[in-house]
Amino acid sequence: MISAYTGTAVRRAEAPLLAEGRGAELMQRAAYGLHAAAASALKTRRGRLYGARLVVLAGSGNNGGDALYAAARLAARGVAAEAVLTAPTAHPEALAAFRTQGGTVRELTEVNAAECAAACLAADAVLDGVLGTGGSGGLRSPVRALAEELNAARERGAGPLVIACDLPSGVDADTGRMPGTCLHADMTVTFGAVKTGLLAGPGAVAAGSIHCIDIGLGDYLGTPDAYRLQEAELARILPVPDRADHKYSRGVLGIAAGSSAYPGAALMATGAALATGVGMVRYLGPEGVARLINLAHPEAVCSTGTVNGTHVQAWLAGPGAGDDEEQRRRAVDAMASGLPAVIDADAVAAAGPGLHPAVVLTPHAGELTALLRSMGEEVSRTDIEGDPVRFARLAAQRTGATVLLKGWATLAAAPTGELYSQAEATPWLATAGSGDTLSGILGALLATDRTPADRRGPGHYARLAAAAASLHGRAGSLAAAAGPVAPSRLDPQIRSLVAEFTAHPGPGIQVSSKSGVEK
Ligand SMILES: NC(=O)C1=CN([C@@H]2O[C@H](COP(=O)(O)OP(=O)(O)OC[C@H]3O[C@@H](n4cnc5c(N)ncnc54)[C@H](O)[C@@H]3O)[C@@H](O)[C@H]2O)[C@@H](O)CC1
Ligand SMILES: [K+]
Repeated sequence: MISAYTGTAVRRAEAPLLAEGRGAELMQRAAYGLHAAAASALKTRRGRLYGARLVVLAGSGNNGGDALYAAARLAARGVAAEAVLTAPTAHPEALAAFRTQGGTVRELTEVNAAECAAACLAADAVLDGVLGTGGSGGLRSPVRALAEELNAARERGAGPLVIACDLPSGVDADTGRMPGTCLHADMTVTFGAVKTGLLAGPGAVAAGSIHCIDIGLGDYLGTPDAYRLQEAELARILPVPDRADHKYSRGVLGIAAGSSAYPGAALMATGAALATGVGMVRYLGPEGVARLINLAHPEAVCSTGTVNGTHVQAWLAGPGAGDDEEQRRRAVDAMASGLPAVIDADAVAAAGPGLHPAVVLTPHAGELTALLRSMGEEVSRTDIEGDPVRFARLAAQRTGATVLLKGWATLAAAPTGELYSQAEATPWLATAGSGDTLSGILGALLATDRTPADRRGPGHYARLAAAAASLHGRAGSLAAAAGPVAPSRLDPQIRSLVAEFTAHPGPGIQVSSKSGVEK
C-alpha cells in the first residue's frame, strides 16, 4: 500500500532534521534519487545518457537546489545541461556545483522567454525545479508562459520529457489543487513520501508516473493523510470461497437497479457482480428487466419484491432507476436497511445526513454537486473537480456515509476522514455504463466481506470502495488494449483479474522508499 502525506506534514517531518543541521544531507539524497530516475528515463528514451540535452528550470528555493544538484550529477555523466533560473536568486551551493560540472546558466526574463522556451522544446528532458512544497499560488510570469508552451507541446505529442522535482510546479502538495497554471510532467520524483497532492485532483493528472525516494523521514512522518491500494491488498480483499461455503455463506447481493427506460444498467451491474464472485444475486425490479437479466445471467434470482422482505448481505441500488418509483423506494429502503449498500446514480440525490459508513455513495462530480447543494453547501462542479479531496471528505462527513467520488483518480472518503485514491483507470472507461459495472463490483465486495465486525475499523468501507475502483480500473485498462471499452463486455477481464489476484498476489509498485511507502 502506498501511504501519502500532505506537503505540510512532510515539511513538519523535515523540521527536526533541519534543526540538527542535516538539510544538506537530505538534499543530497533527494538529488541523487532524482538524477538516477532521470538518467534511467533518458536512457529508455534515447538509448544512452551521454550526449543528452537537459534544461533544468530552477526556482529560488530548495526545490531548485534539488534539481540543480541532480543536473550537476547528470552533467558529470556527459549530459549537456543548461539551467534556466526562474527567480533572481538560486540555491547558491547547488548552482556552484552545477557550474563546476560544466552546466551553463541563464536567468529567465520577459525578454528572453521565447529563447528559453525554444531551448526547453529542443531538449531531451526538462527538470522542473521551479516550486516544491514551499510554493503557493500558481506559476507566475514569465515562467507561466514557458510552462504553457511546454504543456501545449505535450498536448500535440511533442516536446521534451518533463520530470517534476518533488511535485509538478504549481500544484498544491496538500490537496492536488492547481490554483493557476502548472507544468505537466511525464514523471514526478518525489522525496520523503508520496504527497496527497500527487494522488488527487488536477495534481494527479499533472504528475505522470510517481517515483518516491527515501530520504530518511520515516520515523518522523506520523499518520498518513491518504492511501493507495496495491496488488497485495486487492489480493486480500477479493473474495475466495472455501470448501465449507455454500451459496448463502459466500454472500448474497440484492440488486435494485434498472427500469423499463434503462434496463441495461441492471444487466451490467449484475454481470459485474457475478464476475467479481458472489454466492447469489437477488434482483428486484420490473418483470421486463428481470426477463432480460435471466436471459443474460440465468443464475440471478429475480422478483418484484421489497427490500425489507428480501434476505441479503448487502444492497446495490440506483443504477438505471430513472423515474421508476418502486426502484427509488428500494434505494431509500436499502440506505435505511442497516446493511452495507452501494447507492449509485440518481439514488445518490436521495442521500442526506444520518447515514452510516457501510452505505457507500458513488457519485461523479455532477452528482456530488447536487448532493452537497441539497445539504446547503454553495458549491459548483468546477469547485469539486478542482479540489476533490476536500469535497469527498465533506460529503462523507455531512452524510455519515462513505463517498466514492469517481474521476481520473477515484477517491474513497470515510466519514472519519480516511481517504483512498486509485488511478488505475483508462480514459476509455469514460463511457456510459462504466458506473454500473463499478457499482456491481463494489456490491459484490460488500456482500462477500468476511471481516469480523470488531475488525471493521474506521475507513473499512472506504478501503473496500477503493478496491472496487482499482479492480474496475484495471479491468478497463486490460479491455482497452483491444480497443474502445464497452462496459457490458468487461466481465471476462474482471473474472481473469480476480483469478490472477486470488491465485498469485502480485508485487506492489516498485518504490525505492522504505519510509512513507510500503509494498
Ligand atoms: N527542507 C528540506 O530539508 C528538504 C527539502 N527538499 C526540497 O525542498 C522543497 C521545498 O523547498 P522550499 O521550502 O525552499 O520551497 P520551494 O523550493 O518550493 O520554493 C520556495 C520559494 O519559492 C517562492 N515562491 C512561493 N510560491 C511562489 C510562486 N507561486 N511563484 C514564485 N515563487 C514562489 C518562495 O517565496 C520561496 O522563495 C521540497 O519540495 C523539496 O524539493 C528536499 O531537498 C529534501 C530536503
Ligand atoms: K517542482
